Amino acid sequence: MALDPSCGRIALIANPAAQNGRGAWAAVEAASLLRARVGDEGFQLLLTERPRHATALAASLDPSVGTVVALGGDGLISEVAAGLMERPVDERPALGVIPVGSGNDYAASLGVPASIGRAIDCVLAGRTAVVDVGRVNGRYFVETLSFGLDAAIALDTVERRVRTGRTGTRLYLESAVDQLFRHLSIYDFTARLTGGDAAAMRTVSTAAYLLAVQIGPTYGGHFRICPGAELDDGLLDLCYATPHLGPWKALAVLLAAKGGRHTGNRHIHLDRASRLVLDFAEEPPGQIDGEKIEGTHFEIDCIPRSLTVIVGK
Ligand SMILES: Nc1ncnc2c1ncn2[C@@H]1O[C@H](COP(=O)(O)OP(=O)(O)OP(=O)(O)O)[C@@H](O)[C@H]1O
Repeated sequence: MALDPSCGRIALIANPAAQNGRGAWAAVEAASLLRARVGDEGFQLLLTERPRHATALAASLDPSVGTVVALGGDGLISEVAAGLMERPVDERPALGVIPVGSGNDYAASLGVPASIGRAIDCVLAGRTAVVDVGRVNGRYFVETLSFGLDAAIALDTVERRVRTGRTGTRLYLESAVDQLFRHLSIYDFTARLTGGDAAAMRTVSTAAYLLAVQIGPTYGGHFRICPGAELDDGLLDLCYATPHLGPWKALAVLLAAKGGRHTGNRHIHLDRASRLVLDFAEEPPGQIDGEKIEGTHFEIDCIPRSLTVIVGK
């Protein structure tokens, strides 16, 4: 499907704080490239001022806006998507992305390149797809929700990036080694699953190092935790890792997940559901599109084909 330029103006919502402040100059560059291509009339720049501001901005855009471009990391993209989801479906602009983050998993799932210029080419080429959005306890996510080891890693990367300035796979692996060798824990949970591979409601009660609930295939900087996940299949893809794995074996499984080659391991379990109710015995570390989520009880569902997104080639 091609985006018709007559479908509305472009709003660029940019996080100047993304990637340790690189978002500020990335916003200037993207704005100047967009202005050159569509003119002042066709475009507006909105800079976020604080966490969650992007959600409020996206929810309250003028109806003349047909495409919202999120410039930042996965957290910012998720916040913009959440704002769009607050609008009625027939007043929901398309979402484009300019990835300026540490992981950029959602852009990868959409096939949008990391270069600002080429991401803008994608926006203006206007190839769209209609994708699923996940929801947990009323919060939306577009790529990943997870608990346990990997969430502890994701949250550790936020603090470590500020401290060391590192990004990408190196940042993720440093956090992973720290969590695996110093903080490896097991989390007891019960999951009630509806839909997916079996029609009947089913219950899984087990202990796991981690549990990921994915809309897209990757997290943590292109780790293919659920390699079979598709953005538009109407399903949540689950992956959980059960005991007993020592730190070295767990590290080997994690590294295999970089290429999606962990799935044959007997400690790794995959499932699919359209709805999932999760109860943990104790509060685990949790992340939703890279941001913290807290609690022990999570009601999760997939809202099928609810968001139009701009994709790469
Ligand atoms: N103006 C702002 N000042 C400070 N923080 C902001 C601002 N705008 C948004 N944020 C917050 O910054 C956090 C990180 O944003 P973002 O995802 O864009 O970048 P990142 O963390 O560098 O990338 P990644 O999510 O890939 O790790 C989010 O929690 C977001 O709410």
